Amino acid sequence: MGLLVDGKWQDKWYDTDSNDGKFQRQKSVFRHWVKDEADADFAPESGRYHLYVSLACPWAHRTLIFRELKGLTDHIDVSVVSPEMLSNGWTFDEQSGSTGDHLYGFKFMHQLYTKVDDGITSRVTVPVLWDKKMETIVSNESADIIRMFNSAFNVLTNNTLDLYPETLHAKIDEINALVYDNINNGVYKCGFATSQKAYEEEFSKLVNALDIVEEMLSKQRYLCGETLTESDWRLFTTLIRFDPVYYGHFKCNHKRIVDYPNLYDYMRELYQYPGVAETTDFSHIKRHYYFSHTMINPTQVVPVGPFQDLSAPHTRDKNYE
Ligand SMILES: N[C@@H](CCC(=O)N[C@@H](CS)C(=O)NCC(=O)O)C(=O)O
Repeated sequence: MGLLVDGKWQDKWYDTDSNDGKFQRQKSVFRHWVKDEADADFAPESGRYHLYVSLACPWAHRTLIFRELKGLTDHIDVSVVSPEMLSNGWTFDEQSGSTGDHLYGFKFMHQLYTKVDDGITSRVTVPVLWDKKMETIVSNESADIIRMFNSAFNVLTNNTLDLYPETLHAKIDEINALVYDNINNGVYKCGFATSQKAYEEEFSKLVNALDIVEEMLSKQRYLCGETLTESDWRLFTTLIRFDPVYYGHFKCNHKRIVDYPNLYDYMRELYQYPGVAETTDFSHIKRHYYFSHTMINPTQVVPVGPFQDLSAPHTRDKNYE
């Protein structure tokens, strides 16, 4: 684990000491947009863009799901990093589900960042949407990448599924804020906290937010009502990692997802959505967290369980009146 400082790789864990033991996520540095507009720098073209992901990473997982649901698999190809993220950060190999770097054959993900700017100061994160034409990073912010995938490429795919419909923008943004702060990023803030106080504060926010979404999902099928939206997919990638990883490794152990009847049923519905199970790799998920975070799990032993039948039928198509 580390970061680039003035273009040089430094092996360093997150600095929580200067922040009362609290983990603070760095803002993404590349925020360009693919737009279906005549004068756009990044136009939607088949084969022009490449997605760098980790199958372990919940943020990257969102982008893989959108690529699948929006019919982009023939238009945007993918490189998958190794699940092990140690002193060199994300690396490329071709073992068990990792693909190597399809474009440049790099050994390290940080080489991609310094290819764009050899004096860059940044963490080296996935996902990355890469432009082969201009040889640069379009975006390393998953929230933006899924919005681009939702609409910018429709001109190529004729795919009209809209996971961020105009009429629901305000509601989606409001739910995303709750889910991002307290659940998506909340589990990390629990897991990476280095003081008891910081951990307990984040833990109670997480528990409270899980209770809120459980209650919402007892009354309606999806977070925004009867319509499946990006908010659901953003929650899903954290839920699916919760029992295997966050409950134990990140000490988020109030209840497992299997203990919330509605959340567990909902999670299975989303997991069973066509194409989604194929984007979910529990081997990479567990290997990444338990093996890479040696300050949390110094033995690097990866747990075998849990055993959950995610293909068991769900009941989310019931009547909610
Ligand atoms: N805001 C980014 C966060 C991405 C992120 O933090 N990815 C993690 C993997 S789960 C990462 O690459 N971490 C490496 C690091 O922080 O050095 C997004 O949503 O795209």
